[in-house]
Amino acid sequence: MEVIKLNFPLNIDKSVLPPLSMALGYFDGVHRGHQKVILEAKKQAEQKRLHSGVMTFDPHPSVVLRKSEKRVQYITPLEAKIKIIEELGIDYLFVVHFTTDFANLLPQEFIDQYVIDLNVKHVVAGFDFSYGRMGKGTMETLPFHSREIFTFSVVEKFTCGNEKVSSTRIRQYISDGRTAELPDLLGRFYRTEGIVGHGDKRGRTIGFPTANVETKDEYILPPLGVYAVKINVGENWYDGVCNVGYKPTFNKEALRVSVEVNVFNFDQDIYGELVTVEWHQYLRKEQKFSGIDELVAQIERDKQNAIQYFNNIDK
Ligand SMILES: Cc1cc2nc3c(=O)[nH]c(=O)nc-3n(C[C@H](O)[C@H](O)[C@H](O)COP(=O)(O)O)c2cc1C
Ligand SMILES: Nc1ncnc2c1ncn2[C@@H]1O[C@H](COP(=O)(O)OP(=O)(O)OP(=O)(O)O)[C@@H](O)[C@H]1O
Repeated sequence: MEVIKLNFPLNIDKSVLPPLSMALGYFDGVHRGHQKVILEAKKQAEQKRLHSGVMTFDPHPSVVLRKSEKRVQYITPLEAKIKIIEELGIDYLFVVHFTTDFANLLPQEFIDQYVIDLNVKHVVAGFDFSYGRMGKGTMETLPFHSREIFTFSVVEKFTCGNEKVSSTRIRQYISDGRTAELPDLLGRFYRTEGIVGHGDKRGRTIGFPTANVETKDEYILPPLGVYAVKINVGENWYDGVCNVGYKPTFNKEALRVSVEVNVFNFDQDIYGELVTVEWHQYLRKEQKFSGIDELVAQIERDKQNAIQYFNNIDK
């Protein structure tokens, strides 16, 4: 897959692009609804002998439009999104740098410059896709704005439990710790990436060494507590149990939240390595214990609960 970064004004010569069937959207998470849209663009490309494309935006429009002071967090930061879209077998990914000027394009200007001028012959978007200033362009206005230069298909609402599957809903599930329910919406368990850093080196002395995963800031972190997780190290996936929290048993002051994984059947030095944590089942809240013995006894129970969880899903 070729990744092409676009700016405003447009910085590419259309003559270098093949005729395209293009899916349009932000696609945070590349969830099951998004996958339908993207795979429809691929199918239409095959039928119409076009190349397949996806257009996404970066950063999230809310950064520019709401001028939110709070930094945005993603289900899939750009790099992760690129990987997943590549796995869906798409030829071209266009990443449009989302700025105020770009957001101010009128719907017709967006279509002229970022669809027609990119040699797009077929557009695919979901039923609620909107484009142009204030999102005034919709799937109802698209036939008019297309100037009959491209055809298009609209993907109907993909639901789960009678509700639309959306990035907003998935972010809420993550923030509520409902990680076990995510495969139905996302099509996979939620994953975060980070580098393994140094903790207080206490873990080993209490019999539970942990990999301290310094999760990249762009990811949404599930709420404080203990989880059954899988962790990817190098080529392999391992089961484990993870604590997200401030270790109140030891720390008086809340410093930075830590993500610590006790990896089962594992004894390697992985400091400095990039790992992926896959969030399965929430097990319990983080607690302040009156002593190390109580903490250790609880971690042992957590480990047994996680082992039991994995035994059940592997059946
Ligand atoms: C499965 C698991 C559950 C944990 N639960 C708690 C907890 O409830 N309260 C707490 O203060 N620390 C908890 N911890 C954190 C331990 O206190 C921590 O791993 C230990 O102090 C080692 O820290 P270090 O890696 O910074 O040396 C938990 C750790 C693991 C692996
Ligand atoms: N559940 C769904 N069913 C069908 N199409 C969808 C669904 N969710 C999103 N789409 C389509 O996928 C593209 C990307 O959508 P977008 O990035 O706005 O996702 P979203 O999940 O609706 O996000 P948000 O929660 O931020 O509204 C759009 O064309 C949109 O219409």
